[in-house]
Amino acid sequence: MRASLIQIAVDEDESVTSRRQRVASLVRDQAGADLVILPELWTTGAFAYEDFAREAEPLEGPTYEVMAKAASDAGVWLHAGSIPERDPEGPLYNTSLVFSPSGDLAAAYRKIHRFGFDKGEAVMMSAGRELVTVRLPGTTLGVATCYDLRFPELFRGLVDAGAETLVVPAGWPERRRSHWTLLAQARAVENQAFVLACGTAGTHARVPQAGHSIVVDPWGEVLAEAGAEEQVLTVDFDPGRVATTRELFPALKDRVL
Ligand SMILES: NC(=O)CCC(=O)C(=O)O
Repeated sequence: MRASLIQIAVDEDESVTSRRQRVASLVRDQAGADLVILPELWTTGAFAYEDFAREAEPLEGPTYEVMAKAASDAGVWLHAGSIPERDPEGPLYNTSLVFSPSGDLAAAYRKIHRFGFDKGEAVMMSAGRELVTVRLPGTTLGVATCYDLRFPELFRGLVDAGAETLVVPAGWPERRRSHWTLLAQARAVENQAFVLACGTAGTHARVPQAGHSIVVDPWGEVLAEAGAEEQVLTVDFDPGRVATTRELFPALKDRVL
């Protein structure tokens, strides 16, 4: 299976509309991959809290339309990262969209753990409640978003629901980059699953982004890692390694709680 993680630079000198078109073109360039992954809140930037309400869109809004078409043009499964979604009843959610190669919406995931403690996303967005998995030919994706990476119980829930490839779009800041890498490897090792974690580059709201998107195998080895700048990280991996790792080192079977 070939995955391309598009580590988008989210800077304030580019409008949301231009970035949407530019990213659609990058997705189309990935024709031939099986799965393409974008980061969290790449239209606004994950730390541009003041822009969330202004740029919020309905689920089937402009980003949905452009990304559905990009997925079908490229013929790829597309985890289109997340958007600030405005629910018809008013609240905002940090919502990830997954499209099939025909451009149909396969899943939407509303981020469960919101970042910011008593400010920012934690007060501006509502919390999702449901775990989401997506069946692809050859593997089952479990989806989580950025700060979710700090909550192992969410990932265990995804594994219990059949996930073998854990996909984590993020807007992770440079100042906590060591946590990003460590947590991605920890989630892979403890769940004996692939972790494909796609971050942003650039600087928005005065927060330099870590980049360093990373792909980790079920043994915790790093298969590929990006640098700090905008980059497409392409990796070939064998989803069958999840079953063999779980069979040869059956730690998941020893769970007590
Ligand atoms: N957008 C986020 O969820 C940021 C998370 C973060 O900065 C951290 O967990 O550290």
